[in-house]
Amino acid sequence: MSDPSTPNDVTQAQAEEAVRTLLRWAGDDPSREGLLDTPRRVAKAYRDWFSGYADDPSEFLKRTFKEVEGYDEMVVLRDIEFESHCEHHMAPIIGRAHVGYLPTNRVVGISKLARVVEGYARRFQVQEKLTAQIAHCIQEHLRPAGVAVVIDASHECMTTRGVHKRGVSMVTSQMLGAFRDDARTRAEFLQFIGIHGAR
Ligand SMILES: Nc1nc2c(ncn2[C@@H]2O[C@H](COP(=O)(O)OP(=O)(O)OP(=O)(O)O)[C@@H](O)[C@H]2O)c(=O)[nH]1
Ligand SMILES: [Zn+2]
Repeated sequence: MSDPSTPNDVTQAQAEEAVRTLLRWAGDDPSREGLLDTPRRVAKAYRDWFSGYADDPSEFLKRTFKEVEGYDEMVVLRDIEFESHCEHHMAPIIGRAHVGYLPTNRVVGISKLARVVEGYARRFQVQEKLTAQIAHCIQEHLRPAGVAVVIDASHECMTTRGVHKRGVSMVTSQMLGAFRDDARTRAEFLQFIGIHGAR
């Protein structure tokens, strides 16, 4: 794994040794047969869960379409499922993101909005930061009239440990430009994603 801001000099062998240490610390024996391949599997899983460190999400927004020039209404991609991990406990955060923007002259392929979500989700995160990063990346690189991001997620650090509250979800939003300044634009977005004001 690599992160441009923190050069990664950890070897696969060191990562696997760290997993063996945690297995011992949990009370098990990493040399028993069932656990022999576990450090390798965990390292492989980390490459998947944390692949976002190798991504520059702004790259996903470089390809824009001119054919849709003239379309200046809201574009909303809702129910983008994602998995992330909280930076406090390294426990899964599982949820959905809803992303909307108001194009000015540039429109992206819709999958790219989901790729931006993935690029930031596959890192150690705090939900507020994840929400803000997605919105600011789109605002900065697509330069639309506004961006809205709402994330609804459950945190396994709250459901499987600690306070043990199942069924709780955390909702965060970041509104920029017209979505922040204009109540009607914001209300239209919230209606599109199924949140209708006070309820
Ligand atoms: N605001 C915010 N808090 C989070 C997020 N993910 C986890 N947390 C919280 O981060 C806090 C860390 O609190 P600490 O008191 O340092 O950790 P802790 O002793 O493990 O706390 P408990 O989870 O209450 O057992 C907890 O309240 C978590 O619920 C997140 O994405 N955003
Ligand atoms: Zn946590």
